[in-house]
Amino acid sequence: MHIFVINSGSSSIKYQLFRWPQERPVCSGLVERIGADQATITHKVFALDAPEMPATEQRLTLPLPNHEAGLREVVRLLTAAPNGVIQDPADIAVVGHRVVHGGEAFAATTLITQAVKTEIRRLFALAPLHNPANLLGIDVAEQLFPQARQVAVFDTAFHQTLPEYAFRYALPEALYTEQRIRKYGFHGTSHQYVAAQATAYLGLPDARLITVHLGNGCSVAAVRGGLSLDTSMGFGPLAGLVMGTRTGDLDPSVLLHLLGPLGYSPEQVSTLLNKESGMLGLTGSSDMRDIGAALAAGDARAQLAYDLYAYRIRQYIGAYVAVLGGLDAVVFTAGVGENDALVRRLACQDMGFFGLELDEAANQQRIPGLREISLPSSRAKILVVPTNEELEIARQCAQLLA
Ligand SMILES: Nc1ncnc2c1ncn2[C@@H]1O[C@H](COP(=O)(O)OP(=O)(O)O)[C@@H](O)[C@H]1O
Ligand SMILES: CC(=O)OP(=O)(O)O
Ligand SMILES: [Mg+2]
Repeated sequence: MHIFVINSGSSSIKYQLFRWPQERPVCSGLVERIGADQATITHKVFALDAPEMPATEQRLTLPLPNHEAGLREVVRLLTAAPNGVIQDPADIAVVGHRVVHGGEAFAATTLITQAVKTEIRRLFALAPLHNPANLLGIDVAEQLFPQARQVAVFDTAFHQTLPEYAFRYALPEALYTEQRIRKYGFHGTSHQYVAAQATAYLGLPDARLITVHLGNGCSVAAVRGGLSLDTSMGFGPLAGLVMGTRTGDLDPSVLLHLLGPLGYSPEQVSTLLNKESGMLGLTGSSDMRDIGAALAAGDARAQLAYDLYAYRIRQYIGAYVAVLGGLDAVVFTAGVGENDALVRRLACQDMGFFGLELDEAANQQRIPGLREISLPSSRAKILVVPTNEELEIARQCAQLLA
């Protein structure tokens, strides 16, 4: 059978089609810059006997006003000659959706029903960049694949193992018991996947890992024996690390000052913190490739932004060594974590105290797949592990339906 996985982001859609139970990627792709003048679709098709490297890659540039237009174009690519991979959308038995916020209602992968969609909608306010796009992806997929079973895999689910003293805030109890205000944590599918890869690589079932997911959104998790013990994002995906457009940790007094003396509305504060801050607010761009280029050209704002971004990562590594009571490896993953050697160098700087020693030559190499970038003398390893949220989502769909 075929499982199709959709990871709808705020302005992008990642997708992957798998042949199951072989776990074979049939095709994968990325729709970027949805809503901009010209969107792009990169569509890769894999050969049956060589799933490591795409056999063909197509790149399309076209206007895509919204997610629906994007997904319709993807379905056209799936079936269109000469590189079509399925005869008919009905060949897809299961569609797995990444859903960012599952609240406390969803601690596990869930078959999507009307009631599940209502709950995902109820959580819009807590993940305004994500849940609306995720629900849109579900609505469009229900239309395009009416015979398929639709399954939700929640970013929050992996972090449901946090102990209560880690997930509770020091607020009056009723705000937790009645309003469910607590830390949820996000990027769980990615943290779970790379932690499993690293644990297998190290051959340590009880490995103490700090997984550092650096994409547009960024988060750190403390993982021991495959269980999440703490993570840097909280009630919504705003807390913790500095991100592309989000602040990360911020003293709540700043919010009070914005809402009070400075006269911001709640909507303006939300836009400020979610969409106008982070690396974008510091430098004018949210894309690390642009900021890296500006830094190379001697831009002082880019230097400060890199320093601030890496400093926050170092603070969390220190904190999570304490949470784990030691450290076997730090794992870098996602767009920035897998590709930006300077971020990794700055994040691992002066960490000898924690037994972390970076091998700068290995750090600079661009090799696909899991790789070790620490020196042989390093007590804890530093790993780069490419994430594959789509494969993890497909596995969880298959487990649910088995
Ligand atoms: N070669 C690269 N060097 C530095 N940063 C990169 C590189 N490739 C991608 N990135 C960065 O990765 C980020 C996006 O990561 P990704 O994991 O795809 O995010 P998301 O899934 O949240 O959309 C962007 O900030 C982008 O600049
Ligand atoms: C939860 C989150 O921040 O996701 P993303 O990194 O895809 O924006
Ligand atoms: Mg991502």
